[in-house]
Amino acid sequence: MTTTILEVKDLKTYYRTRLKEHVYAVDGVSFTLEAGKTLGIAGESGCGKSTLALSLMGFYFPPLHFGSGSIVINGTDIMKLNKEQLRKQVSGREIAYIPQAAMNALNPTLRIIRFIEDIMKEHRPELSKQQVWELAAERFETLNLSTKVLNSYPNELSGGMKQRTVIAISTILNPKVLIADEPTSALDVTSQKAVIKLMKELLDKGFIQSLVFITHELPLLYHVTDDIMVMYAGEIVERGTAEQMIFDPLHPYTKKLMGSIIVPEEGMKEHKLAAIPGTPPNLKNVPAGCRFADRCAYVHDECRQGKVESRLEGDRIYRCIFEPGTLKEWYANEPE
Ligand SMILES: Nc1ncnc2c1ncn2[C@@H]1O[C@H](COP(=O)(O)OP(=O)(O)OP(=O)(O)O)[C@@H](O)[C@H]1O
Repeated sequence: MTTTILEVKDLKTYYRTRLKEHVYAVDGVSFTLEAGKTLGIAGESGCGKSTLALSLMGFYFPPLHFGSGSIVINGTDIMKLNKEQLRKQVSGREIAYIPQAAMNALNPTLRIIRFIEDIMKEHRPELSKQQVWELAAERFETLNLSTKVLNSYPNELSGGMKQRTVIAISTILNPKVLIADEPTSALDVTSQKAVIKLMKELLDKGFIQSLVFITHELPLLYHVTDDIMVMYAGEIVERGTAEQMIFDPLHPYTKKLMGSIIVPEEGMKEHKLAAIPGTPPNLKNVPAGCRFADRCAYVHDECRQGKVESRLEGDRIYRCIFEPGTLKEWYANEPE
C-alpha cells in the first residue's frame, strides 16, 4: 500500500515586485509524492523550481505571496495554518528545505552543535544540553559522520563535509519530506557521491520518508530519483519515471532538456543541460497558449490557441496538445 506524504493541488504563488508587478513563478502546480519515493525537479534557470520549494515550505515573505491552491503534508493542509503553527509544527518536522548554497550560509562563528541546539530549543525544549549532544552524536554516528564535526566551526570543514553536515542538521527532527535544492552543485565528484549516499541513507534508515531533489545535473537525477518532474515557465510540463523522462520523453521541452543524455549503457554520460535556443517567457506576462511554443521545433498554430492543460498518458503526465504517437513519430524522424 502506498502512503501519500505530500499532495499539492493547483498551487499558484507569485512575487510582487517593487513596481507592483506580479511574477507568476509557480502557476498551477499539482503533484503527489509517496512515502519512500524520491522526486527530481529539473528545468532551466528561472523556471520556478526554487520558488516551488519555498512555497511548499510555506515561506511566504514579501515579495513572495501565496495565490491559491493547497499543500497537504501528511494529511494537513499547511496553508490553513498560521505562521506560528507553520514554524513550530511544519518547518523541519514535516518538511525540511536545504536551499541553494546553504552550506555557505552557516554562521562561521558558531560550532556545529550550536545549530542543533537552536533547533532543539524550539522543538524539544525539554532536552538538556547533554541530551542534545547525545542525540546529535548518535545521529552523526549512524550516518557515518565523525562526531568531531559537532565541535568544529563551519570553516574548518571541507565543502563536501559541510554540505553533509547541513543535511544532517536539517533532518535532525526526521522530517517526512526533505527538499534539497542543488545540493551537489559546486562539489567535486567524490563529495557529490557522498552527499547522495547520505540522502539515500536518510531514506533507508527512515530519518526522512521522501526526497525532492532539485538540480540541473540531469544524469544525477537518473541515478538518484524514482520520478522526474520538469518545470517550464512556472508549470509542470511533464512527469514520469526517471527512465521514461530520460529515454522516452514526451514533451518537446523534456526532449530538449534530456536531448544530450542518450547513452543507455552503463551509467550516463556526464552532460549538463543542453542549451536550448531562445529564452523562457517573461513570467510577468505569460503567453495564452503553450508557454514553450516560441522555442518548440514542432509548434503549430493550435499550440497558441488557449491554455494547454496537463494530460494523463498511462502513469505519466504531460502538457502538450499532441498525442504521444504523433510526438514520437516526429522525434523518430528527427535528424540525429
Ligand atoms: N525575489 C524575487 N522577486 C521577483 N521575482 C523573482 C524573485 N525571485 C525569483 N524571481 C523570479 O521568479 C521566477 C522563478 O525563479 P526561481 O528562482 O524559482 O527559478 P529556478 O528554476 O529555481 O531557477 P534557478 O535554477 O536559477 O534557481 C524567475 O522569473 C525569477 O526571475
